[in-house]
Amino acid sequence: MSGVKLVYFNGRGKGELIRLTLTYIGLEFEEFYLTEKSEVEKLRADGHLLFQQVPLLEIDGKRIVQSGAILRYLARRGGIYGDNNDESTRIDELFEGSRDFVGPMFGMVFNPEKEVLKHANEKLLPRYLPAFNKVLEETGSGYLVGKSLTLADLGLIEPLLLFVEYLGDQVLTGYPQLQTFYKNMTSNDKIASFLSGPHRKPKNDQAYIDVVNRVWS
Ligand SMILES: N[C@@H](CCC(=O)N[C@@H](CS)C(=O)NCC(=O)O)C(=O)O
Repeated sequence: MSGVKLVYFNGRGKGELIRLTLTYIGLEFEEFYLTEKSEVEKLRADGHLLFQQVPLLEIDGKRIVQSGAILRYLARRGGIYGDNNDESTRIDELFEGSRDFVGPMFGMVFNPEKEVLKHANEKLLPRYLPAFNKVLEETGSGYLVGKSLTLADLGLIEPLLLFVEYLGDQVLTGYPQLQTFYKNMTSNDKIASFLSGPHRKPKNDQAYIDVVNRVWS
């Protein structure tokens, strides 16, 4: 065991892309699932949660909070954060776009599915699918930045997986670059192993919702 530990819930939320990135860069990790309020209170009392929030990644004797900071740390460590400042900045732009694309879905975890999908269909999909498709068309490499996979690509596959899961792969109809991207990313060995492995969490299941309610109430 590498000693890498992710503290979060047994659900997707802000933990899922960290899990995918850890797997992609080849770092074995264990997970600590919060289930009780007392566990969060203890982490807070011990001063481990700078802003009183999770996810928290423990790695090489460090404790890192803020999902964006964790992901950039892992991306730099795994060599998937661009070769220079311009590339890293472009990765940031696209990565942040991917967070805006998927973020509202996390926030709506307690809403009825019908409402969530209405928001996705009216607001999220029309804005982000054409934009990401265009970027892929421009690079022509199959990746969002440069000629190899970066954090931006991992960021984008998360909402695509979610929306295909909710709405079927016809959600990508009319976006040929995204269709190819989806196919290539999901057949990538490391991503496929994550998707079929123990760290992949189910779509907003009731157990997760119950725990979040209990811990944050
Ligand atoms: N900006 C933070 C937000 C983290 C966040 O909102 N975490 C939630 C769980 S998903 C939390 O800890 N909420 C408790 C609180 O804010 O008091 C990040 O991206 O890590």
